[in-house]
Amino acid sequence: MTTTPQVLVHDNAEALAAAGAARLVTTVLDTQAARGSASIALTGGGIGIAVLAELARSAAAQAVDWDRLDIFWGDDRFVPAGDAERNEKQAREALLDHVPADPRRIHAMPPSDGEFAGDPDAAAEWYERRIRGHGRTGGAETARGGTGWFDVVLLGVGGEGHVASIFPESPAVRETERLVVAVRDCPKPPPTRISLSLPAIRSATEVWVIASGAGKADVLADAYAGAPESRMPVAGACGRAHTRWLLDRDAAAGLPRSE
Ligand SMILES: O=C(O)[C@H](O)[C@@H](O)[C@H](O)[C@H](O)COP(=O)(O)O
Repeated sequence: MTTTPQVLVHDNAEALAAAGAARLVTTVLDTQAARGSASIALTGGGIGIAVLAELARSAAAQAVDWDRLDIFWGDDRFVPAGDAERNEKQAREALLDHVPADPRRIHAMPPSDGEFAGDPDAAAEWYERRIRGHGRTGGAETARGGTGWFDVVLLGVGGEGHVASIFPESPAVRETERLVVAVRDCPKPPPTRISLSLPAIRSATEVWVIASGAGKADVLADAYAGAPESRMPVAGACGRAHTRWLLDRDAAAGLPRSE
């Protein structure tokens, strides 16, 4: 990995979800206080959605100025709107339907049955324009003190090391220019998806990998030990200021102990 992550270990998945929600509220509040507005990207997956459900239950969520929060996704499944497989739908049910988020600042990835039916590439291009148009800077400007496209990108990790919908040895993991890519032939169904690229993820101030369970231990250990991102995409998911791995004990089992 280009950056050694900060590893934060929690007793179990429930404690992890609660701590992730608390950390997200605090980071959003700090960012809104410092800059006025905040921009985050959500993840699907079991523990990612559990974090959102915890956030919905948390009293602290009322302190967030939801009118000044842009909400994106790290990836979504290119299936019809309202399909239970949509990360957007799961996030709405877990969190967004329960808080006063501004619909104009909820930036869902396009579904497969709307304007971009049958054309995930056009959907990805549209989403990239949406990111570029939301009042932030990225690319070379980030290096010169710009904001980056996101304050926090949340990511799950797959048992083979994928993040968002960037799978090992796929075209997406080799993307160097585009912020958003169409993904086909995913090993994990559904096969067609839209995903942020690693350059988009790496423009974020903070990247958090949230993982629970023994099934994630080997890939996290492999990435931590220096596996290349082409084989282990999670190894390439680093933030500009912070890369944090929020784990439970089972997921952290293969990592050197830092406590
Ligand atoms: O759309 C997706 O499939 C997710 O965004 C994906 O990247 C997920 O986060 C991981 O596969 C972990 O999922 P679990 O937490 O359910 O294992």
